[in-house]
Amino acid sequence: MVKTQSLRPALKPFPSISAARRWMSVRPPDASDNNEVGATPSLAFVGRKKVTIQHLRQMKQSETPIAMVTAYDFPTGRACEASGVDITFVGDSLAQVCLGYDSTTKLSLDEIIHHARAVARGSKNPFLVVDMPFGSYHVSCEDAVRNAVRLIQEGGAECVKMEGGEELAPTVRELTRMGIPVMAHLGLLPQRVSSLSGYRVQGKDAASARAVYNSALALEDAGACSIVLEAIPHLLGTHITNKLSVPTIGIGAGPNTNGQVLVWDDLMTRWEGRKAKFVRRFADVRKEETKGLSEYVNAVKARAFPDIANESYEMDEAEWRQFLAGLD
Ligand SMILES: Nc1nc(=O)c2c([nH]1)NC[C@@H]1CN(c3ccc(C(=O)N[C@@H](CCC(=O)O)C(=O)O)cc3)CN21
Ligand SMILES: CC(C)C(=O)C(=O)O
Ligand SMILES: [Mg+2]
Repeated sequence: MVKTQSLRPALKPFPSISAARRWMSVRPPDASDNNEVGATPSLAFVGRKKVTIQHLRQMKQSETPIAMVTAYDFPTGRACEASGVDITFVGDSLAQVCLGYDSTTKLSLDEIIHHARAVARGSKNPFLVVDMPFGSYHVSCEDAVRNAVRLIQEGGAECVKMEGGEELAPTVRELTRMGIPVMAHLGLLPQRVSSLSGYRVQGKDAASARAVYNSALALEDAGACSIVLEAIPHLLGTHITNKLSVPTIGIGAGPNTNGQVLVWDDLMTRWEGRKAKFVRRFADVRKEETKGLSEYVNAVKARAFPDIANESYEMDEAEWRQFLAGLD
């Protein structure tokens, strides 16, 4: 008899990644694993119970930290699934770290949908959040709803995220009213890099801290299911977290937010740009890639790859003679 999900309490975190993997390996795939956007049946497996907004709220209540990370393609989506990530997030940082634009404001809705679809195929059980790109929620509420619907229908999003304060409350309220979950994003707003005169820590003085706090209250009131707090003092991150009933996810907001989010390429060391203070590098992928790639190039140049014995195909000798005889 194989173990089923019910043997595991819904929200207890796995004590280790290996425990999570052991759990995964005993749960058989089921039909629901394959009904998502462009499913890949041959790769069907999932880690654990589907993460929902309700789970995220319970995690806040039980003080279970929420792990969120960006993903931009199918393999990173799969990795999120496999490592027990709670929220897989297709961020518009895609623009910079994946597509080579110099600002997230250059990213189009079509571009992020293309990537979100790929992530959704790989990441089934984590909650899937997709950033609304610059311009896709600025014109009107109607436009924001239309574009959020595209992220859900075409991109596989379960929740959309948008940058801004109280001025977004009517939009958040309308999306929420239509059953579209919204994650808000306060503090450093990369889509407003020009008006902020750069990527700067926000809420450092009493007045701007109060503005961030008031926006958090207004957005929760408007229905936001969670709020990302980026690059603000940790005292402010803690205060907002304590005052809100929805989970806060921090990136440079200190250790007391309900969860943390990092950009994949930052935590893996793939991004060559400036390292923000809030980034911790948990792996050095670039070092491995550089090493592997230069070894490959050297091996090709030295005719050391491929070898005949193990990396090439044989042909029956008689067939080969027949082939030669058949030539003119
Ligand atoms: N790779 C990457 N990681 C990110 O976190 C990220 C992106 N790209 N692109 C979109 C935005 C831009 N972000 C950034 C980029 C730089 C800093 C940064 O260097 N911050 C300074 C603050 C300096 C100050 O306020 O004085 C730092 O030292 O942390 C912060 C956020 C966050 N987002
Ligand atoms: C930095 C995170 C929160 C983000 O919005 C992104 O990666 O786009
Ligand atoms: Mg973003």
